[in-house]
Amino acid sequence: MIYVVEMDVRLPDTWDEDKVKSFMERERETSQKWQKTGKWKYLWRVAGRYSNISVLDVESPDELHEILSSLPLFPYMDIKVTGICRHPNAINENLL
Ligand SMILES: O=C(O)CC1=CCC(=O)O1
Repeated sequence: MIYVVEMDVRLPDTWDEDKVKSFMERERETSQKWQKTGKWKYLWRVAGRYSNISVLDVESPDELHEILSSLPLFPYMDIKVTGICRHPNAINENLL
């Protein structure tokens, strides 16, 4: 199952520089771990916003939730999930 996931990051104003840095490092480690499994296919920054658009190919909604909720920033993101499937008129089958 393929999901497009948009994550809008909302860091608390009260966090100091060290705390932000620590979260960002752990976020990178965790998301790169999942990207290396091949399940997290794309990770793109949304231009001009502290947001990303990701594409994940997972077995189930439970697995998607496992991945997203493992991110250190999970409690600090608004996350929108959209399940997608092939369009019958698409001519390119090789994007993923
Ligand atoms: O978009 C961000 O910076 C938050 C994030 C999610 C996965 C990741 O590596 O960073």
